[in-house]
Amino acid sequence: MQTTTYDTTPEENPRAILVSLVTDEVKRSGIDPVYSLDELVALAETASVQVLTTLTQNKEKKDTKWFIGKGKVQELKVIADELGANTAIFDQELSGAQVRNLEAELDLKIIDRTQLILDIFAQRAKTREGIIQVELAQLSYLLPRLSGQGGNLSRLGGGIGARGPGETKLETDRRHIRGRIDELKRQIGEVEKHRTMQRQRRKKSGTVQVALVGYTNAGKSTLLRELTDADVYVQNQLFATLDPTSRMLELPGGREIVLTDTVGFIQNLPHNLIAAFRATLEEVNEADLVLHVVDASSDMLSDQMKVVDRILEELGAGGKPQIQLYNKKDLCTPEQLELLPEDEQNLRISAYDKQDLDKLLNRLQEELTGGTVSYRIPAARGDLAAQLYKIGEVISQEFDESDILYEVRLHTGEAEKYAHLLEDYKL
Ligand SMILES: Nc1nc2c(ncn2[C@@H]2O[C@H](COP(=O)(O)OP(=O)(O)OP(=O)(O)O)[C@@H](O)[C@H]2O)c(=O)[nH]1
Ligand SMILES: [Mg+2]
Repeated sequence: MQTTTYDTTPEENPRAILVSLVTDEVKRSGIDPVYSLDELVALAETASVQVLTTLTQNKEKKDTKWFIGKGKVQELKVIADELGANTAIFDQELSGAQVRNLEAELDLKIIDRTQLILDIFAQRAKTREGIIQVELAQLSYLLPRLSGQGGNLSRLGGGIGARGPGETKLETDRRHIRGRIDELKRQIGEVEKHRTMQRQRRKKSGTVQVALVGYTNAGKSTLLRELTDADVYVQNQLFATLDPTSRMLELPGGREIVLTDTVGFIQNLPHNLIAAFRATLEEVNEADLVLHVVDASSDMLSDQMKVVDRILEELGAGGKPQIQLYNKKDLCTPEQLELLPEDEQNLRISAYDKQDLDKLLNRLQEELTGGTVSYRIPAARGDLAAQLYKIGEVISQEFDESDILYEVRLHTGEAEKYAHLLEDYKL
């Protein structure tokens, strides 16, 4: 797939050198720079970039003008000439001035990690909501980076207005972008309203929500598809899913819940992107239970889990009941498998293994079912009996004079929503 945001003609696919600068700050951040660069390669390939080689520099601090050291810039120039590169992609975020300086000196297209991720999102966005969110993130990234030449605007594919009388092009561009950002925010406000309404409706109906979250490529969409036959996009690539998809799922006891697939997370997920996707990510906040899907075969398993936990915290969903699903166990070595916990909160599974899916469904059934409670309800109160069927599974009923004695296995979620109505009839 050809990206739309590179200034390359279709004949000239991006041929890139990937560059990482390991500063003291990067070391302190706890992100493994080698892994981060590997991930950048995967991201670039996802965006149809041909990766020629990688280049790393260790340096105390970044260079204000060039980002990497001046000597390294020259080295990059020689390598780019030798390999016929037309693009350099940096693993850390660059300032607008650094991009311009490097572009002028190297005659290469200069892109950073954030921009690459934004590009991939732009390629993937299919729904109106996704498209608005990505454009907002792109413009928020671009605005502080606009140069005097206004050259960066071409990356947006035009459409942004003409020069006003007596104004510099830069100011006009900025004004138009701000206007567009306001408009997109307004549209997102509408999306948010719509989603809130949808959620309220679901809440009213008392249906339990379960969200699949996790690092990109962990297997969330595969699980949704295997569990519900949903027609969702599954790909061995990063950020295959952008828009949340929800499906009904029937648990072994016959109860139906809603299962939602969400956008994958990645370390250094651009802040603009999280902000823009907040409306979508709110789905996670509404969930009664979070299923954290992990690629158990990844060498970076624990780092990936930390990233997901951190983003969940940021979204305010850190305290939600959570079950870890160690997925892709079929790809794990025996040593890897041995390290994985397996108990109530941690399941080892393969999304393609029917038995594992049954194990997961049974676990969900347990997790979403509270204890059993007995009620004595007057036989005339059909309205109350109807409530009982909402809060759980009625496992027995028995007439006792003018009352009926019920035994109910509570559904967590619904039980909390309706139990107060029946409080007085509890035995
Ligand atoms: N071998 C194996 N492959 C799996 C398993 N689960 C998922 N996959 C593969 O992993 C890749 C990613 O799966 P997706 O379901 O698209 O992953 P995702 O978490 O939805 O990814 P994003 O949407 O990018 O965040 C696909 O190639 C799947 O076929 C598993 O249990 N075993
Ligand atoms: Mg997916």
